[in-house]
Amino acid sequence: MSSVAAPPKNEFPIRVENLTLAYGETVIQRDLTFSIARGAIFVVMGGSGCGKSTLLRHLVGLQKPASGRIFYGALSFWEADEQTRKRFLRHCGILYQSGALWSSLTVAENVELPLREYTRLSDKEIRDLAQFKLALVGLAGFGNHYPAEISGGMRKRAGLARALALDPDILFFDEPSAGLDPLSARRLDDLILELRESLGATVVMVTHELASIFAIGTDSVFLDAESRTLIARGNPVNLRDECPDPRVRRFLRRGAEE
Ligand SMILES: Nc1ncnc2c1ncn2[C@@H]1O[C@H](COP(=O)(O)OP(=O)(O)OP(=O)(O)O)[C@@H](O)[C@H]1O
Repeated sequence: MSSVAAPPKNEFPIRVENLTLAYGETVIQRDLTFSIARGAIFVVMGGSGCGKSTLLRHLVGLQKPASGRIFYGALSFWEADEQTRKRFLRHCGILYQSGALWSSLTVAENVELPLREYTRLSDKEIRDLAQFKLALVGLAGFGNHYPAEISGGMRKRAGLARALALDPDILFFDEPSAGLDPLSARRLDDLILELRESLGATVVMVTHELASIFAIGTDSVFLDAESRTLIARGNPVNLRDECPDPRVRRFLRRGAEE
């Protein structure tokens, strides 16, 4: 059993095969097939409402596909039982849009939460580890603050420290820079890059931010709302410059024609 939930070690930690996403009878995206290489910063792109967040929900176990499969290494995620899925998800860190911190807990307590839930470390070890993760995201000294007492950018970074608590192999981000000023967004990009380097993690990110996409994205898929499927994939800068599909080029050039 434990070998099933171990971090995937093969070249493509994530593989999506013929995935169809739907809410009831309404198909949002169909026939999505792509792989995400280990160590990639993989961006899910596309216009508003095309299904980016829905795809992310499927990848992190919140929503079951209408059809198709998601593989993490050899594990066919949605074909596994719930306990196996949960065990696998301990290898994943997830940063939601708002940071999603508990407002009644201090920043440090928020980071300690997954460690208390999923490890048998001593209280001191947990506190030390939380401090270490906070230092990693530049929040040393802010552990005793409550989320309401720090800025939006700091809350994002605290959410990131929490996502990092269990040393994830895969990090999922939903609009990480939404609501941040350009400088804070840039700092968060740099931090994501640094973490990818230092942890060797794979990053999967939903974002609209073209600056972020071009600055840190190494690979991507482009989902189209109208045809309800994937219309391009590859390095975002290459897609902007060379994608044969004008819908993709227009989006990546903010609507500008050739
Ligand atoms: N719980 C739900 N029930 C039914 N339809 C939903 C639900 N959540 C989202 N949708 C619909 O699914 C489609 C895709 O939504 P989703 O939030 O995944 O898109 P998105 O690409 O992330 O959009 P945005 O960029 O605006 O955040 C939209 O048409 C949305 O209205």
